[in-house]
Amino acid sequence: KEKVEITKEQQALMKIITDAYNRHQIPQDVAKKLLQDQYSAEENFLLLTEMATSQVQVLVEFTKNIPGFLSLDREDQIALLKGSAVEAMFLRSAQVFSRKMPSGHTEVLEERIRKSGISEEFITPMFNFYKSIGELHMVQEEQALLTTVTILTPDRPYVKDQQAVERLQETMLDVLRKLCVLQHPQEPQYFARLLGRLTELRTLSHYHTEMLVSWRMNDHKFTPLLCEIWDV
Ligand SMILES: O=C(NC1CCCCC1)[C@H]([C@@H]1CCCCO1)n1c(-c2ccc(Cl)cc2)nc2cc(F)c(Cl)cc21
Repeated sequence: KEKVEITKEQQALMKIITDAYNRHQIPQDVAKKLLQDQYSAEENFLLLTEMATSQVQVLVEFTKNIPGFLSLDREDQIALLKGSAVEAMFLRSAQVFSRKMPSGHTEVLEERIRKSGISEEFITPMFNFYKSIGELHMVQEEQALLTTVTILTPDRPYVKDQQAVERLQETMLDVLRKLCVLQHPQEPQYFARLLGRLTELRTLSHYHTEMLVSWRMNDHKFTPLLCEIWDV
């Protein structure tokens, strides 16, 4: 049985990424807001667009801390951000939803989101994804690395130097693989399960435009940044 060992460099890389990931979280806690009050579909939509807008800004700051990201071609940096923003938003939403909460809170949160204005047809796939992320009980380093791996997806539209992105992604995947083996020794398949969630994430993200335009209200308003990032 080969001894898995995280090198000093990989340890340093993981610390940089995890610290940046924890530093760059959206300011106010959307879960707390949703647990406090019930909102109308319009208020929920506004809350989502505000949260998503600030999360994109936070994502840009986070990527600046990914070693090697700023050395990529600048247009490729934009292509990677644009290509991963929706997935990063759903991944973050799943992580927020899966956080340990006082008993009963998760049920209230789920109910509020079910009734927030999202069309029925998207509720099940969305919560299936959130629950499958929750079942993984990821440590924060795994969450940070998984988001980083998602951002560094070489086959996003308009990426010119895919090899450069692939090299960076492989560096992160190697650390994540070792971390999974060390964190979940009883589950040799854990790393594979984790990557399988990225496939589920990509599928869910295909629905996001429909999810937004079918929000149960008229006149959906988006911020200029979201118009840039979302196909709306
Ligand atoms: O604001 C949200 N998520 C932010 C986005 C930036 C990162 C932090 C989390 C939304 C909420 C949904 C209800 C109405 C208010 O917005 N949201 C979504 C969601 C996201 C996209 C679509 Cl199209 C539909 C729903 N899933 C969530 C899971 C959760 F646990 C919580 Cl607390 C909120 C969640």
